[in-house]
Amino acid sequence: MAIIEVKDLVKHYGSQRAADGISFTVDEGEIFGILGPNGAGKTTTVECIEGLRTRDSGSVSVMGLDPERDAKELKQVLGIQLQESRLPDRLRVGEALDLYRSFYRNPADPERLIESLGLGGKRKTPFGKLSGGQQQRLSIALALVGNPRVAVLDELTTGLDPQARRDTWDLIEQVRDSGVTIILVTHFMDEAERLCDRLAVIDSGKIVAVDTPSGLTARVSAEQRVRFRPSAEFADALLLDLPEVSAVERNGAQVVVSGGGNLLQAVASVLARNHIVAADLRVEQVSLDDAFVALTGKSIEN
Ligand SMILES: Nc1ncnc2c1ncn2[C@@H]1O[C@H](COP(=O)(O)OP(=O)(O)OP(=O)(O)O)[C@@H](O)[C@H]1O
Repeated sequence: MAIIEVKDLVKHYGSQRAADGISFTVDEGEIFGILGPNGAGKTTTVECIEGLRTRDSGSVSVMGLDPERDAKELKQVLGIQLQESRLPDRLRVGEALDLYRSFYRNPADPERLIESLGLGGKRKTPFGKLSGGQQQRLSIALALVGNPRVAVLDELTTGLDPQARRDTWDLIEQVRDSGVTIILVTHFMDEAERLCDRLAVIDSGKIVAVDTPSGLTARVSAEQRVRFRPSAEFADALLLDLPEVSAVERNGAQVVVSGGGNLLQAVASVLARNHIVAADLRVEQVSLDDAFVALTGKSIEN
């Protein structure tokens, strides 16, 4: 059942079309990712859901509430982790939680929250003395302290080391398992692939696709890549003549062949017929990165 519905959302800043007719629904209990390059319109979209920005047109509903009309009610059911949220350096962990708790009618037990987020020994530690990972966990705790039904997490693991990122992912799965629906804004493919039940890919203010991570990669899975180092020189035409092959690229001593169908077998047999041995032969799976490039025509880093 849909807990969030966004329909034809439009938000312009002057001539900048930050959200240009965005529509999607989020089901109750899922981790829904919003993925896109810098400036794609992700933050604009989620801030319209949170009621932090006023949309130009379109409709947004969160548990039947309109973020603009029902802002007060929405605050009671929505938890927000702001991008790069910073607290005063001297504010202690326990004080921050008590302050945020006071905003809600039915807040979570702060002790349990502190324990479950691995901040057990840090109640009296000032924000400025926490590590990056601990600060991130506190910002997640603050997003959850109101016992929200929906939590919006923006750039969850930016700036964290690999171990802290993995710990944070485990934590988010626990939060989802406790029944909270999560919107996750990210530009990390591995994070999206690992955590999200479904993803909206946004580019230039428009939705390019909404699907599961495997559904997105399946859309481009007809494309495969075979890499190898040949034992002897040969002309690209040898492979390009095969119906399975769409492109041949050279990367130093390495040959990269793209195509579809039974690509590996076709390439291997033509090489064998020409007495060429393919060393370090590898077949590459399509990743979410490849799907993103195929869908948007650009890499997420750009
Ligand atoms: N308050 C604003 N005034 C003018 N332009 C804005 C404003 N906020 C965002 N924009 C522009 O709208 C576009 C979308 O911005 P938005 O922050 O929604 O993208 P994003 O996908 O969240 O990017 P990032 O990953 O960098 O946070 C960008 O081109 C941005 O420069």
